[in-house]
Amino acid sequence: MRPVIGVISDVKALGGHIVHGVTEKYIYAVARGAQAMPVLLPGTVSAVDADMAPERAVVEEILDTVDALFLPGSPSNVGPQHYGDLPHDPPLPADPHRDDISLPLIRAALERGVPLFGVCRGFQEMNVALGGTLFQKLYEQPGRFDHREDSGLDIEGQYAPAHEVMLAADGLLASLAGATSWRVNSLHGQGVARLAPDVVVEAQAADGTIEAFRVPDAPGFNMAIQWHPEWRFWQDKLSSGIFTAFGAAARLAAERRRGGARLKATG
Ligand SMILES: N[C@@H](CCC(=O)NCCCC(=O)O)C(=O)O
Repeated sequence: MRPVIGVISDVKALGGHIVHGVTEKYIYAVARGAQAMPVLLPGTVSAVDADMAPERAVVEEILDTVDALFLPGSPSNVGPQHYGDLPHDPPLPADPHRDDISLPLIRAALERGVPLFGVCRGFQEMNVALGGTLFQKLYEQPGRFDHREDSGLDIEGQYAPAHEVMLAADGLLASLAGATSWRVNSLHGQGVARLAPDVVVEAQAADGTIEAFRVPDAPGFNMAIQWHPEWRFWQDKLSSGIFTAFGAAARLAAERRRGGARLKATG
């Protein structure tokens, strides 16, 4: 049986309705790259979750249901109030219903040792959930590259490798890549300003932008990556290695959970 990986949904308006959803490339990478069963997790639904509070109860319910958690990228941004800032540009897209579930979920997953993997917005959420801050417009920071995609290119061009990252020599990514540098794609307007405490950098761009980190003291697999390894993951050794490692951690967690459940049932 495949492990169950919960995938956090975006919450957005579509055709006059509110929709909770995930872009298919992430579902595909979880199913094929991590060899797991993706289960989409909704953001908060005000009318339902108001009755469910406290928020911790919802989060614990989710973690009782899944073997691992995946936080996909999204055009929306983490609400700046979560890192003590005001919105510099209110029209930038937000998704408070995703923030409300993902931020407490990240902290609880790390505490419980539930394998956790965040990409792009998910990477930024992990930094904020753990006490870090973001630049709301990284491209306006002196000395930083513009890490946004070229919107004049077709989708293949937008997700093509855009710059190099240096991988920490003793890190997990370097061991998966078998190298200490890698070319990665880049599609983000925001970026880490202050890195959360107690995390270790796994990858950094030449302009100093943090591109990947992990929480070394958390009991389970965890990884936060600013670029998009889900994109054509099967064509890239590092991308496929990351999803394989995440899937292996989810499988181990599933065996422990189901073994524990069997023991409880027979004991
Ligand atoms: N809005 C944030 C997050 C960037 C991000 O997750 N982009 C993904 C876009 C679409 C996708 O591939 O899922 C930022 O701009 O920094």
